Amino acid sequence: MTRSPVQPVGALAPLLLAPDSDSASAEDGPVLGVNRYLDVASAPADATHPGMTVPLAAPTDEVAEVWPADGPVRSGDHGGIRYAHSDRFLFCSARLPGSGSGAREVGRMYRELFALLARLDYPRLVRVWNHIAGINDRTGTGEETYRDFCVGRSLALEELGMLSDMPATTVIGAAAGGVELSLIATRGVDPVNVENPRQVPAYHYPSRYGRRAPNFARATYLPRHGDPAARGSVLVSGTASIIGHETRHVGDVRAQCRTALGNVELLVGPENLGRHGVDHAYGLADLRAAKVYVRHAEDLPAVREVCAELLPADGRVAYLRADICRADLLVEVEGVAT
Ligand SMILES: C=C(O[C@@H]1C=C(C(=O)O)C=C[C@H]1O)C(=O)O
Repeated sequence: MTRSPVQPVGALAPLLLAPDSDSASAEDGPVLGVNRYLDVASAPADATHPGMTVPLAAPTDEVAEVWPADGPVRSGDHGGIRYAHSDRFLFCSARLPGSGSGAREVGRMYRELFALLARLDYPRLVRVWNHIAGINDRTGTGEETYRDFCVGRSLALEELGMLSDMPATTVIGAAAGGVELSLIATRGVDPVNVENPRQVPAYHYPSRYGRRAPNFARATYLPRHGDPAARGSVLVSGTASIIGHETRHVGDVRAQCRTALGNVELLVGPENLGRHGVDHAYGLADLRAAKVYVRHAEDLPAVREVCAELLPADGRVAYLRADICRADLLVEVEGVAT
């Protein structure tokens, strides 16, 4: 395959826009993908780009997370997996219906996604999102839906030798549907998966959290293509009030929010990135396009207050209603530090 010469490009980061801004942003430049978060009562817009459309419980912000491309894109559909790719990045999305989103189907979806990444030659994953309806509900066998999802994902990744190699990820609820997934992969650079010294790597969680541990890194550092010395992007996973492997501050949403943001601060700070061989430092003030998932409507004002104090005043923050992977977690935060 011919490749254009590698040229420096800006750090990869999304924009949070109004939910119908899909085509407007395309006029501004090429787009890799759009993840759209809508009130469950809103009609899903016609999606021109790959990406998830996630129905959420009211009241929720409605936003489009637009991932601009670094150059012209080509798009396609492979057996229901939608994708768009530039020379350097591939954005894919896939969906399982509510009636077929058990461990077996999740495993099959992951295998198909990896086959596509190999075929299109984007070997390095940068970011993954999964939204699961009824994430804390029980399946027919009595297992929690999230834990069942983890089994399917883990079995597929084990075959691929990827149990501890997955990038920044979010697995969180949705108000309807089955599973919505999107991911970003790259080639030509080596993304660095980053762990948090205050948290046990998720793939080492003890079995009391499920038969198969979750597979993700706390963050992924993406160097700039063609310019590794420049500041890249830190894609921060969905981060909650977990220290070691335990939930902290059960029942106290403000303390959970502070702890989650404290985890992000430590994760992207100079010492931690330095330990991972990354010579750049970030803080909460560098967090762009943050998404804050809040389990209960009545907690929204408190969460907004804590975030307003700790997140950059000029950055757009979306507050999204969603259930979280553990029933005792009330809030989760993600974003991209640049
Ligand atoms: C909040 C946590 O995990 C959540 C679940 C994830 C997964 O299963 O891949 C990834 C990030 C979070 O959305 C955590 O374990 O700290």
